[in-house]
Amino acid sequence: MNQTLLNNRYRIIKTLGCGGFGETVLAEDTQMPSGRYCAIKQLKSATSDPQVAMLVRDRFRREAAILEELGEEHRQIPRLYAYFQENEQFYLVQEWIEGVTLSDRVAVSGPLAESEVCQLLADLLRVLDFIHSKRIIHRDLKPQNVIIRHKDCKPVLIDFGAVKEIVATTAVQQSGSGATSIVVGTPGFMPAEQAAGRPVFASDLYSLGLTGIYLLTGKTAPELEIDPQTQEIIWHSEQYSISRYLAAVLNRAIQSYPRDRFPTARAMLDALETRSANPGPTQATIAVSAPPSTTTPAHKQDYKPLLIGGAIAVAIALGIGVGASGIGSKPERSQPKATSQESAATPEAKSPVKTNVETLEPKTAIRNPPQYRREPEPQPVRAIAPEEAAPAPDATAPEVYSNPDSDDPLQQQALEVAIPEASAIAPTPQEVEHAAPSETSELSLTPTDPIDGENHSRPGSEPTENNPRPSPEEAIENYYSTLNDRNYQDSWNQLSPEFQTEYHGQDPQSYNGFWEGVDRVDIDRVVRTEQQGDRANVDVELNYATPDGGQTSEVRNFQLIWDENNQKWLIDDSNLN
Ligand SMILES: Nc1ncnc2c1ncn2[C@@H]1O[C@H](COP(=O)(O)OP(=O)(O)OP(=O)(O)O)[C@@H](O)[C@H]1O
Repeated sequence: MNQTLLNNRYRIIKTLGCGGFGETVLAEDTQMPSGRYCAIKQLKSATSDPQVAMLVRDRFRREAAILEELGEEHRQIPRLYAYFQENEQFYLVQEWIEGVTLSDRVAVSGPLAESEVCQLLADLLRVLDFIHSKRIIHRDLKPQNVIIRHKDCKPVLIDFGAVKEIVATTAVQQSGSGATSIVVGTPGFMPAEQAAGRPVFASDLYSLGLTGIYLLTGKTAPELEIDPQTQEIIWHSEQYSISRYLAAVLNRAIQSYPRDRFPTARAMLDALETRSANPGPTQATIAVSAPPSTTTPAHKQDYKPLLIGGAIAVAIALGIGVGASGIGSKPERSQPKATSQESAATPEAKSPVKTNVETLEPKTAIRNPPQYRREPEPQPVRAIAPEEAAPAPDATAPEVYSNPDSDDPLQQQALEVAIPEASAIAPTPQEVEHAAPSETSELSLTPTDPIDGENHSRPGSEPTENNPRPSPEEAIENYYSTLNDRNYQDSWNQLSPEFQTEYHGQDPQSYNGFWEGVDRVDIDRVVRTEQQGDRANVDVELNYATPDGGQTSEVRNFQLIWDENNQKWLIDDSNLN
């Protein structure tokens, strides 16, 4: 940006920063009486194709509208004053936040006090709660993207990646890489699912958790120790005199699997606030403990197969940035308001993995869907839908659009990586081993056909003389069906004793209490990922409806254990084993 008057209106005062997508400048608005300052972000997009240019413009407008809505409604998000296009470049004119970024603050003053960090985390969780309620995932939360505003010392969240994605998507189309989603994010602050192009709301919680640890320790994830056994990040909170409670909250936020983190920003906030009200360790344990995870940690720089929709999505955690659309369906749909206790104590309430519309694997058709299954409502897509993109052939490798080499992790730019279709990436033998369990199937959810009432054959489920068992899928269906019928005693009896103890202290009342806060649960799909003898594993896509009209989805992984005495499957949490 070298003109002194941008769009014949904005006088450039100085450059604030240069990113992979362009420059950000501080400018004076010459058409406002106050000559107010604004931050103008340039998004470079050079294209000679008029059709592509039109597409980019449309998307840019749409995304600007979303940013406008966010900034209008929340004071800790910069207002969008205007957007324009000039000389084939796009510009966003935003409220200038006078203050200091969290990264600069730590660089100057060193790690922050725990009380201040708690306050900042709580403030940021409220911002995340707000943007998540709009079905938007930030995808690039990190210390450089939070400015502590001078006038009120409040943290302001900047740099929403959605608009950058427009430009990158277009670049991908033009390069013909065949990418299906664009990854936006920053190494060291981004979880693996985001690196796989499948960010969920809890991805922002992961980034916030690592931001919190950075504020307390001055260290980013790559600078922290890794447990050689579990590959989890160890940050020795006692070394920094961090209370066990806050450490537990942060540790849960940075769990590798989204389902092991807090289910929502609100739940994490509840946990933080519970601490202020009840500093006792017992309360702390209840509110924040997550089931031990046996999964590969997010920060581990390798490939990680995820079984989603029967397809292998290869998480590309190459130590480079990530993210995808993150903007999804109906804004009025809200998360269920689970309390931290509920969410921690009840695995069914964990991790509303509402995969954004753009990156969701197409759902495979379910044979004989259960009669109670609700038809999915049409979802207005607020993000840049990949199908809008001109199809490009031959995806072979991730394409890195920006990878500024920097020794300082905090100076690393957000990276944009095009994720090729999963099928185009040959899985390693290790991935195949993980992703191809001994028996993998996606099956009908109903034991009997709703039309003719017959029990149609299904792999592994036919009741024969030698195999009188119901299938694990049927057990899952039956479990949720009894829950929807409010037959809690029956559903309680379908849980393993370990499950009952771990999540409800063997107290059916706690279980009943939780489910009374849920209107109904619909199973969108059950995928059996493994079965060996008396044990089976299933991935279940669930959709919860709450009495206030809210809905949320998640993918749960259950282990089922055959109870020979009672001739039934018992549902267990796979994380307990
Ligand atoms: N609304 C704003 N008010 C004040 N400063 C801002 C604002 N937006 C961005 N900045 C500052 O401008 C600089 C550039 O930030 P910006 O997020 O736009 O780009 P970047 O992070 O360098 O690159 P990229 O967009 O590729 O991630 C940073 O120092 C940031 O703190």
